[in-house]
Amino acid sequence: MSDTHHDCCAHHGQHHELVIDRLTVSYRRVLALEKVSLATSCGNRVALIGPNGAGKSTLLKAIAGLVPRESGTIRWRGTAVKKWSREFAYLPQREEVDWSFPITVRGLVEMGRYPQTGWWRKFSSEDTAAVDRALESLALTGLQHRQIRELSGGQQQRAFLARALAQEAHVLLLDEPFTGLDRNASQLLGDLLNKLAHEGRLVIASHHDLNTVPRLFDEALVLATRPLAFGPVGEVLTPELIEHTFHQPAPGA
Ligand SMILES: Nc1ncnc2c1ncn2[C@@H]1O[C@H](COP(=O)(O)OP(=O)(O)OP(=O)(O)O)[C@@H](O)[C@H]1O
Repeated sequence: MSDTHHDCCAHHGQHHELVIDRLTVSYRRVLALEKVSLATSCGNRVALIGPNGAGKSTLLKAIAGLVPRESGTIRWRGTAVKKWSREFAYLPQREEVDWSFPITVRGLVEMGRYPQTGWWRKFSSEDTAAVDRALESLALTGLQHRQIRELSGGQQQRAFLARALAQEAHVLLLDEPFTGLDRNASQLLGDLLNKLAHEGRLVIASHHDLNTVPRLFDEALVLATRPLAFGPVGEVLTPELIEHTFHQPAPGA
């Protein structure tokens, strides 16, 4: 492990820091995830792959503590995850965001610091620096005083990514982070995820473009409500498995 690794990994002897064991989640009568297991650690970029409705968003929300589990466990560094904690930063899927909300880009990114500052506390110089860094990482410094509703789709996506980044969480849970980004912004984000992993953070992201998975991710979980495969991208993403996965009938279809 390189010495540039974030302290996230340094002081825990156990092998895997995030362990999900036979996680099952339902929305009323819809079974969204069935007995999904995975074990991974900081320093990895994990892709969640599967057809529409496979449960990718649900898994990210479950790890973030945003949807209740029916059965199974999620453990982070040996402790059961039951509700949201600041260890996890979450990027919602575009459709789940109210883009008309009146807030500037900087104001949005500052929200990423609320877990640290509390809602009423003044921003310390450390908080301000974290916001500046997040804005800069996503090339948003020049747009920081604009209202988010006045941005393009790709700029909005970057603003929400910057909010997640400003939280400086150990685990980044990103729902389709590359959606709507142009070539330059995708390149920027790819480099950023790589850097975050090298710092020792854990990145878990749903991703639809199978061609870019080997370049952008280290591990992949292939899902279709049930887990179909999990492991290093090179081992998991076989043409046979992809063929099989994307020909699964959608749940409830
Ligand atoms: N709030 C909800 N209420 C009821 N059912 C839901 C809800 N959210 C998701 N579902 C259902 O749960 C299943 C998994 O959905 P989920 O959004 O996790 O899939 P996904 O893999 O992220 O899909 P996509 O690629 O389309 O984003 C689907 O059958 C979906 O219809």
